[in-house]
Amino acid sequence: MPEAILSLSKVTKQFGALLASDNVSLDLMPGEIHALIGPNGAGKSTLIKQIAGEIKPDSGEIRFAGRDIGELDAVERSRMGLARTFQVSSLMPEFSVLQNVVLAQQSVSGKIFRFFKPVLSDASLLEPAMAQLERVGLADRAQMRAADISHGERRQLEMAVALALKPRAFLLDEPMAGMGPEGSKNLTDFLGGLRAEAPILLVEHDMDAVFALADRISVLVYGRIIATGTVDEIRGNDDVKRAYLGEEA
Ligand SMILES: Nc1ncnc2c1ncn2[C@@H]1O[C@H](COP(=O)(O)OP(=O)(O)OP(=O)(O)O)[C@@H](O)[C@H]1O
Repeated sequence: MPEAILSLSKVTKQFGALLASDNVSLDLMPGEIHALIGPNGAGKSTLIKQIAGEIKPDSGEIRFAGRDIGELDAVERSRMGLARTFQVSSLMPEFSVLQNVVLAQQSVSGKIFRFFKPVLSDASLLEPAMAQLERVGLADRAQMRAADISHGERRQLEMAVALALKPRAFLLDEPMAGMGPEGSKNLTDFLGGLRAEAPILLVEHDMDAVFALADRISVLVYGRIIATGTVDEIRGNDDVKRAYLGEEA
C-alpha cells in the first residue's frame, strides 16, 4: 500500500459554538482525485484553509509528504509542493500572461533575483513557461496582460502558474465556479489528465464534474465526514442521499 501524500487525522476546528471541522480524518493517495463534497456551510473551505496553513486547527494532525506540517505557515507549505488554486487568486494582473508563469517558476527555482527585468527575458525560464501555457491552451494569449484576459482564461492561467510550481499535490477549491458548460468540460478533461502529475483534493459543487473525475469522494456534513467511497458507493449511500444528494442522485 503506497503512503498517502496528504493525510489528516482527527482535525477539529471550532468557531465559537460552531464545530466547523469535527474530528476529520482524510487522506490523498498518489495518483488520485479525491473529491470533498457537502452542502453549503458544511466546512469544506475551512478544511482547505487548515490544510493550506491559513487557519490553524484546534487539534488533530496534518501530514504532507511524510512530515507533520502543523507548525508551517502557508508559504512554507506551498514551497513544499502543496499548490492551492482558484479561490485565492495568485495572479499579478499588470504582468503579461507569460510573465506570470515565469515569475511562478523563478519563485521555486531557489535563485534570488534583485530585479524582475532579467528574469523576464531569461530564455531558460521563458521556454518552460511557454510550454506550460501551451499545455493549458493559452499560448496565443502569452503577451496579453493578465488583467485583460477572460474569466475562463484566468482559470487556465492559474493552472499554468500552479503547474510551474511543480506541486506534489493540488488543493482545488471550486475550479468550475463561474465557468460555462464548455469551459467546465475543457477543465474537467484537463484535471483528469493532471492527476498523473500530482494527486488532487477537489472541492466542487458541480456534481457532473465530481462524478466524472473522482476516484474517491468524501462527504462532509456539519463539519463531519459521513462517508468516503467510490462514485458508485457514494451515489448508493442512503445517508449521503438524505443529507446531500437527494433521491434523484
Ligand atoms: N472565520 C470564521 N469565523 C466564524 N465562523 C466561520 C468562519 N469561517 C467559516 N465559518 C463558519 O463555518 C461554517 C463552515 O463554513 P465553510 O465556508 O468552511 O463551509 P463550506 O462547506 O466551504 O461552504 P460553501 O459550500 O458555501 O463554500 C459555516 O457555518 C461558516 O459560517
